[in-house]
Amino acid sequence: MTAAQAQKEIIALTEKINYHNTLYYQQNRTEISDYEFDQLLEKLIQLEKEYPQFKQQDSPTQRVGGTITKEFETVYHKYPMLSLSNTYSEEELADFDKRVAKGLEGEPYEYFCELKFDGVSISLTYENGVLARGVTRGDGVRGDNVTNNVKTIRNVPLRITGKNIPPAFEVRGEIFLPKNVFNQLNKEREDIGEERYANARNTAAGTVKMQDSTEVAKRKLDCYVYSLLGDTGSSSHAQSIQMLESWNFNVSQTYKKCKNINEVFEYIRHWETKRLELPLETDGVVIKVNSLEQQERLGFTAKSPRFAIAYKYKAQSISTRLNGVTYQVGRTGAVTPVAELQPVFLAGTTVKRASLHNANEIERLQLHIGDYVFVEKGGEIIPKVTGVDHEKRKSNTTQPITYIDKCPECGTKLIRYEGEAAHYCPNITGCAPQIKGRIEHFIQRKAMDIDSLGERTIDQLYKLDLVKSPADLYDLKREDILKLEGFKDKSVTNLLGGIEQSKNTPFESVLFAIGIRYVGRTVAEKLARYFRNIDKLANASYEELVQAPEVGEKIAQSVFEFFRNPENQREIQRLRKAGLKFESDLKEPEKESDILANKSFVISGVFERYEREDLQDLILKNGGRILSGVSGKLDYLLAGDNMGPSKREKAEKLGVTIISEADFEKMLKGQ
Ligand SMILES: NC(=O)c1ccc[n+]([C@@H]2O[C@H](COP(=O)([O-])OP(=O)(O)OC[C@H]3O[C@@H](n4cnc5c(N)ncnc54)[C@H](O)[C@@H]3O)[C@@H](O)[C@H]2O)c1
Ligand SMILES: [Zn+2]
Repeated sequence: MTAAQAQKEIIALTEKINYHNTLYYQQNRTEISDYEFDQLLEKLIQLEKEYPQFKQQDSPTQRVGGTITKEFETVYHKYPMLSLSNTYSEEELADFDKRVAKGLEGEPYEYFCELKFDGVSISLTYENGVLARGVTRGDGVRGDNVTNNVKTIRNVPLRITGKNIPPAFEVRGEIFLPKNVFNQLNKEREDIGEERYANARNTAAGTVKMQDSTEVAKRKLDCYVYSLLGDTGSSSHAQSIQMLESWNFNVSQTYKKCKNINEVFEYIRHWETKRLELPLETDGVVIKVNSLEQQERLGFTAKSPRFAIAYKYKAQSISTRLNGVTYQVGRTGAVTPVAELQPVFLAGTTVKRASLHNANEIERLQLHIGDYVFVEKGGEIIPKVTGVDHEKRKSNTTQPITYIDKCPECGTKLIRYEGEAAHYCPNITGCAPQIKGRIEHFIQRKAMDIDSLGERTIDQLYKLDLVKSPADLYDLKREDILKLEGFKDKSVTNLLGGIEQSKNTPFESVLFAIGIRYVGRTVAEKLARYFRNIDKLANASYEELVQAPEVGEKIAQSVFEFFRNPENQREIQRLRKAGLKFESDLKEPEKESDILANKSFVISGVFERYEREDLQDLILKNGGRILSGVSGKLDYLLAGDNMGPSKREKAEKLGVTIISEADFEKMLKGQ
């Protein structure tokens, strides 16, 4: 390589890596795998070493990849939050060990191994035993103050008690979404017709930076801590971990002190597949020199400590034959292609099927039936196809995949909505999985909660032509149910009782149950509270809908369309006749005054004396209106603690008056 070529390459790599960093840290998205990313970075590191004169000002090798945002207050870290140098090979790990030995000039040392938890790092500052601040890593020097969001994480102690607690100290840890929580979240999203989230790490990162902490609380984030900083009297990392445990911090019980690098290798091999059984995603092992005094002597580079390194596991991949593609139709009519594979053993289990997501993905991979494909088990439960083993393709035995154009269940021609990757079967009322899916959605715990009905019973009711829509459930007779396999007098009574009982379900649950696209449980509650009964909601114009608290354009459009569909209108009529609740039990806030008439509000942040919902009620009771976002039409932005600076900026720019909780109280009193 000539110098000129090297320069060109360095510039190109810098640009490329910075691009992927921005995607990863700002938008929580990825276009390439971590492995590919790390390879690019490694190449740049090597080139910069050889040609330091071409190193760019904004070189990603010199700094931590993240940034701060404008949505939160910026906080400077007391101790910088650095990255970790990483490797995928045991040889390089052995080199690391040699560097450590050399740096410590032959004196004995030990390692401490932990798993590398794949989430977002957080710095927790405790003052007098009380959690004072939770700050993201940001650019390593400064981060976002996300304390209110951190406080919703149950495993993060808000106050610690015990002996010898230092007056101030900092704890570092990783916030993550446990696998089961992540899967549940995706199930709920699929249920209401939202796209699945791609991976748990990105979702956790997005959640930590949400503006509304009540929403964060619902996401059930978790946190493991792995580092203690400050004047704690500890002399080794192991001792720090012990202290953290004694103060009831959540420490993963997967660590191990290792006497030498060979024990480290053993640890790495031990966890290679075992880690897949853990409740969260991990992507490697972090190896730290145990003695804090030795850590200090080894010191830091601009970007990472010299006393620690991350050994990353390559995602486990295997090649197997693609026997065919089948297609699944979901409740919302969305079609998902599934790869049917020659069964193969991979990382602890036999893999027979893998998700192919959608037609674009099949095209991107250029898949043929009969191909040998690489299957990978990443963090997700469902394995994925990552590519074709082109060397094994024989043109006479493989054939290109033609994506289906008709529904595999009912034969209706599939459609594609603009901007969406999935194909849909539009036959809402005549397509079996859609019908059964709607009933399953209807009876679930968070909806009508009819637990005497299950998937199998629904299937039978459907096949016997007894139930084709939720309203049919309320017409079921004893003699109908007796036709079902395994149903005797007692179980029939049970089932009928459960259906009868469901008539007491409150309006917000009914609203969720009827299955309006994008209306999840939380949105249903908001709508029920704001519109109070189904008629007001059904007759609301699009403009009125977007004005409802926290209803955006997508939801407003979907609700509007739902109620204009004659089929849906008929179904609601029938459910209403059956005696379901279509009116909120919550007392309508009694009109108190007109003091806020013609005034519009947006509520943002956290308040000292009121919950947000109380404030909403107060505004409505006194004749005011609530808008969903800051715009030129808005009169007042009611701002609590931790409102993002960007909202404030926008309001200021548009000339919206910003008021505090106290100002608002004065306003109510007419002062
Ligand atoms: N695919 C992409 O486009 C893309 C883009 C940017 C970054 N990335 C990935 O992110 C990595 C770079 O991210 P990084 O700089 O945050 O480094 P890193 O995530 O590889 O390592 C540092 C982080 O590890 C975490 N960690 C987890 N368990 C730990 C433990 N037990 N002890 C100490 N720390 C622990 C901490 O949060 C720490 O901040 C890259 O290696 C790459 O894999 C991927
Ligand atoms: Zn269909």
